[in-house]
Amino acid sequence: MIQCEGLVKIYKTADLEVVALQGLDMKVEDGELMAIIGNSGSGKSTLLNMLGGLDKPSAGKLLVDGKDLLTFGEKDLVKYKRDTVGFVWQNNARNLIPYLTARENVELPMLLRGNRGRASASELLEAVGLGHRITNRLSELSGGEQQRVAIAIALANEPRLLLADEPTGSLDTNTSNQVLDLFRTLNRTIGITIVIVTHDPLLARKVDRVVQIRDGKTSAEMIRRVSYAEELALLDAENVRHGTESHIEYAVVDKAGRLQIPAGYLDLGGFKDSNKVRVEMEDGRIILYPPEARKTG
Ligand SMILES: Nc1ncnc2c1ncn2[C@@H]1O[C@H](COP(=O)(O)OP(=O)(O)OP(=O)(O)O)[C@@H](O)[C@H]1O
Repeated sequence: MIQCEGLVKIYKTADLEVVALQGLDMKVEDGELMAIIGNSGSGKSTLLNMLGGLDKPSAGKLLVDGKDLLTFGEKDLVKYKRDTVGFVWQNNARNLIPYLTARENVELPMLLRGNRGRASASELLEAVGLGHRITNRLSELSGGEQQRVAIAIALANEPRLLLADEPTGSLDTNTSNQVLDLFRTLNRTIGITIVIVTHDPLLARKVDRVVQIRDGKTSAEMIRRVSYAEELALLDAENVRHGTESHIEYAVVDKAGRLQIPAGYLDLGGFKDSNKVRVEMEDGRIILYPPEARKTG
């Protein structure tokens, strides 16, 4: 669904250039539900804006659903945003109208966009589990329910890709779990590809694959050891594997063989004040030693 290669985004202001993405590589398969994590300023929102066609990359390759976003003109972008992607933002609910009902809130943008002949507002609200709240005014709904109305709106154009930027950022743990469960259900039932940007490692742990961005590049990937359903079954059976992480962490190696060592690993003595590591092959493994370390064995 998504293929990014060497993606670069440079923001130019009057006297400053900020390189927000520095040759980012990432692939997302059709029908995947995955998360992007990274510290503040690492480039997550920039990447999401590129994927959503809200901003143009400066260089590199970006294919979404077979479309080459770097060659897009204004018209292509409008069509792409209308037909291919849906967005959910943290404060989406703020854009909803409190004195209208849930159904009217979904219908209004559909009317403005001319979404005729597609799923009705009631069907969309059913799909997000709000069938019983269709005629309630927005002001009568909880924060999580309002976020579900926003998700129903994002689904109105039947997008192939749903992009969510901190979708649970303003919700409590229980409600954010419900929103994530909804993403999982939609992903399973309608096969929509979902990319969630989050600061929240707990939320990220609930998806099968997490891509970590550092300084505008992918630095690591965490892949779930067992499926979420299997993990829940293990928890149910009280067969919790203490001390075992749910995901395996992989460092990303780019085409030129460059690798980012996971944060914290180089804080060890010996590595700390050096810009070199000694690299050796041993029994089919690549081992990094501090430059001064004596080879053991
Ligand atoms: N429109 C812009 N003009 C100039 N610089 C920008 C612009 N948007 C983002 N940046 C810069 O690009 C870098 C990446 O920003 P981005 O918002 O993508 O990070 P982020 O990982 O989403 O951060 P956060 O988690 O805080 O939202 C930052 O240094 C930011 O200051």
